[in-house]
Order: sequence, then structure tokens, then C-alpha cells
Amino acid sequence: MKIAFIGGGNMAAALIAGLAGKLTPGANIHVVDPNPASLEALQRQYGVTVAAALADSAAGGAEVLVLAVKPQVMHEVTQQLLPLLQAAQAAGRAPLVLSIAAGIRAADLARWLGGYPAIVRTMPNTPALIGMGVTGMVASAGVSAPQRAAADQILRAVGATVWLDDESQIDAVTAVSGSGPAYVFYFIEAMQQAAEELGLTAEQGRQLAMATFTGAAQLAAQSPDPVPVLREKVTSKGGTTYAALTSMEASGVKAAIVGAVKAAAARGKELGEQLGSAA
Ligand SMILES: NC(=O)C1=CN([C@@H]2O[C@H](COP(=O)(O)OP(=O)(O)OC[C@H]3O[C@@H](n4cnc5c(N)ncnc54)[C@H](OP(=O)(O)O)[C@@H]3O)[C@@H](O)[C@H]2O)C=CC1
Ligand SMILES: O=C(O)[C@@H]1CCC=N1
Repeated sequence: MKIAFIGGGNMAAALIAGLAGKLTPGANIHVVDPNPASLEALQRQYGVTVAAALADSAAGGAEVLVLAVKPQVMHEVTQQLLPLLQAAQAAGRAPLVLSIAAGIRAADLARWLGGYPAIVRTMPNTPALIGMGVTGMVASAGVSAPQRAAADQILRAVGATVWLDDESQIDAVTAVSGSGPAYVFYFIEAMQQAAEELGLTAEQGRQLAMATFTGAAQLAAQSPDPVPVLREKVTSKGGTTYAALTSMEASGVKAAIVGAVKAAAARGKELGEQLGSAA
């Protein structure tokens, strides 16, 4: 499978790490990005081919075009992509366009690309870098069954996939799992800070926090007990966990997290509305 990435930044690099040499040889992956340092690193690590601009790129020959630029430049990028897609269509091909951008709606992409039908909108996350990502995805009506299968194959190469019935659900996916790794890292940072303030070394804090997260997440995934029951099993009456959870409740930690995830979803929707109005 020939895949072209338009944008070779953080999320593209995480996807390429999971794909190159696994789903497809690195030489079948083409990356377009204006930053020479990013291109050089991707070329060296994964053997991908590269170009600094779409006009000079081999992206038009790809079966799948992954749009991995920031939402704010997506309209501009679609205008650069349009001639390549038109040439591909004139040659009897219709590459799948797979967007990973937060907020940008498939209908707006389709309109910007001259009514292009084959668009899959996805929301991956950075644990794709180690094959442990999860991606929410939704296909436009014009996506063929083989193209849908190809999109699923690409994202399954870097983790799990969750197909959505309705595109409006993708802002929630963005808020929960797309941005989610950052919330987890934030919590780990707080645990490590507390460990040090309580007299442990940075390395001890890192080891303890990391093993606790991995162990608790695996236990939650594997146990027949629901998460609240697992939490109760840690919480001895009058003990230390009770003291911590009482403190968290008093500080409104859970409500703050729920509010934060909703703020991310609202921002995704807002990005779509603001940026989607471009002609
Ligand atoms: N990071 C994450 O965890 C996730 C990100 N996403 C989505 O992925 C997309 C990319 O995010 P992320 O990787 O974090 O962002 P980055 O800024 O790291 O990567 C985007 C890259 O695209 C480059 N670029 C800008 N204009 C063009 C162009 N015309 N042609 C080719 N490349 C261009 C940028 O260059 P320059 O910096 O010079 O502008 C940059 O290197 C976003 O839409 C985001 O919503 C989705 C899920 C998770
Ligand atoms: O912060 C962002 O907008 C992107 C989308 C999900 C994760 N990072």
C-alpha cells in the first residue's frame, strides 16, 4: 500500500513509526512537510521518501493520502492538493483521503476538494507510536468497501479502531482519547511531583508512578470488576486511600476532569464551525 502523509509532525511521526516496515515498507510511505529536520529524521528512522512541498511531491501516486496538518492550515492544504487529486481522477484513480485533523468536518474537506467523495475522518492518538493507539473513525458515503478496509488496516497497524455511526461523535472521541494521553501524562506529572515532595528521588517517583499507571490500567482492562469496584478494593475504611479520595472530592477533581474533557469536545466543535466556513 502506498501512503502519503501531508504534514510530518508529531502525530504523523507516531503513525509512521507503527506503519513503516510493518504494514508497508518505509519506501512506500511518502511524507510532505516544509521542515527539513523533520523530513531528515523520518527518512533516517523509517526509510520513507520525502518532499518539502506538495507541488514537488509524489503524493498524487499514493492510494491513501493522510492529511496530518494542523486544522488551521487544512483549507490551504486542500487547495494545494486539489490539482493532484484532479490529475489522479483524470487517470481513473480516486485515492482515499484520510484526515486526522481535530474539528475539520468531512463535508468541508469534500467541498474544499471539489466535491471529492472518498474521505475517512479519523481521530488517532500518540500511543500509536508504540502500537498502542486507539482511533475513532467515520467514513463518508462515497468511500468504497475496499477503501474503508484500507483505512481500518492502517489504523489497526498502530492500535485499536472504533468505527462511529455518526460524525458528530468524533468531537467526543477527540476529547476522550485524542487528547486523552495528555491528561494521563498530566496526572503522572502530578504523582511524580508529589513523590518528590514526599522525599522520594525523581527516579523512584518515576518508577512508582509508571508501574502504578500500567498496572492499574491493565487491571481495569482485564478484571471482571467494574472500575468503581476496583477503586473500592483499594480504599480501606479509615485508611490512606480514603484520605486521598476525600481530598480529591473536596477539591472537585472529578468534576474538573469531566469539565475539562467537555471543554476539549467543545473546542473541537468550535474549530469545525470556525474553520469550516472557508469557501
Ligand atoms: N498530536 C496529537 O496527539 C494528535 C494530533 N491530531 C491531529 O493531527 C494533526 C497534526 O497535529 P500534530 O502532528 O500534533 O501537529 P504538528 O504541528 O506537529 O505537525 C503538523 C506538520 O505539518 C506541517 N505543515 C504545515 N503546512 C504544511 C503544508 N502546507 N504541507 C505539508 N505540511 C505542512 C507543519 O509544519 P510547520 O510546523 O512548519 O507549520 C508540521 O510539521 C492536527 O490536525 C491534529 O488535530 C490528531 C490526534 C492526536
Ligand atoms: O490538541 C489537539 O488539538 C490535538 C487533537 C487531539 C490531540 N491533539
